[in-house]
Amino acid sequence: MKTFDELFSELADKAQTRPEGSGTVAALDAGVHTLGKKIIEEAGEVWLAAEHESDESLSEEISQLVYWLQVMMVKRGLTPADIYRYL
Ligand SMILES: N=c1c2ncn([C@@H]3O[C@H](COP(=O)(O)OP(=O)(O)OP(=O)(O)O)[C@@H](O)[C@H]3O)c2ncn1[C@@H]1O[C@H](COP(=O)(O)O)[C@@H](O)[C@H]1O
Repeated sequence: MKTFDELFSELADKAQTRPEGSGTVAALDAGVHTLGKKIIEEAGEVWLAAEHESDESLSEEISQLVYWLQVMMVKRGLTPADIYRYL
C-alpha cells in the first residue's frame, strides 16, 4: 500500500531516471494532450463505477484517476504542495 505522496515521489523519480519499461515514462513522453484524454477517460470510469459497481471497483477506478492526475502533475512540473495550497 502507498500514499498519494509516496506514489508522487515514485513517479517523479521515474521521470528523472527513466527506467526501461515504465508506463509512466511512456505516458509522460506521450504529452499533455494524451494525458488529458486519459484523465477524462478515467474520470468517466469513476462515474460509471460509482453508479453501477462495487465499492472495491470504485476504489480501483479512483486510484487510477489519482495516478493519471499525478502523471499530469509531473508532466507540468507541479508538486503536491502546489495542490495542497488549494485544499
Ligand atoms: N498506480 C498506477 C496506475 N494506475 C493506473 N495505471 C495505468 O492506467 C491504466 C488504467 O487501466 P484501464 O483499465 O483504465 O485502461 P486499460 O485499457 O487497461 O489500459 P490502457 O490501454 O488505457 O493503457 C493501467 O493499465 C496502467 O497503465 C497505473 N500505472 C502505474 N501505476 C503505479 O505507478 C508506479 C510506476 O509505474 P510504472 O511507470 O509503470 O513503472 C507503480 O507504482 C505502479 O503501480
